[in-house]
Amino acid sequence: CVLRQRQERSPLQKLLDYLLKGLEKRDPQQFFAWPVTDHIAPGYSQIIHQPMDFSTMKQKIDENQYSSLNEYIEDFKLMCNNAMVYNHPETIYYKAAKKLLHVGVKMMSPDKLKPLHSVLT
Ligand SMILES: COc1ccc(OC)c(-c2cc(C(C)=O)n3cccnc23)c1
Repeated sequence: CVLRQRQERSPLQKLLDYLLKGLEKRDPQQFFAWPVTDHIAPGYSQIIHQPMDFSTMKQKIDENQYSSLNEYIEDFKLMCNNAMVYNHPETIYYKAAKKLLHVGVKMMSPDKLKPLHSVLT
């Protein structure tokens, strides 16, 4: 068998890995760690047509599917927005998503990332 060369991680992949770890820490109950199933959330797949979760984002990083930080941020916002569409505002999931979204957007704001500018260009 041909040994799978360990693929070289690009600077962007390393940055996205680093940011993902920071975001996952803000989800201690792991509500966003795995895809939401219809089993735990009745009717989910009929309401949410573009599901997203941290494990899928991790896979996309490893498969080099993100060509920019903005594409990655879009998936993060999609994940949080899905939870705020499916769940009612008084649920723990809606509240967790709202909080995570604010923390994440702040964490990945331009001024926060400026010091890493060399990696992004
Ligand atoms: C109660 O423990 C868990 C464990 C994993 C979950 O999603 C991966 C969820 C979960 C995560 C969500 C979301 C993110 O909408 N959700 C919605 C309704 C019912 N459960 C969930 C809950």
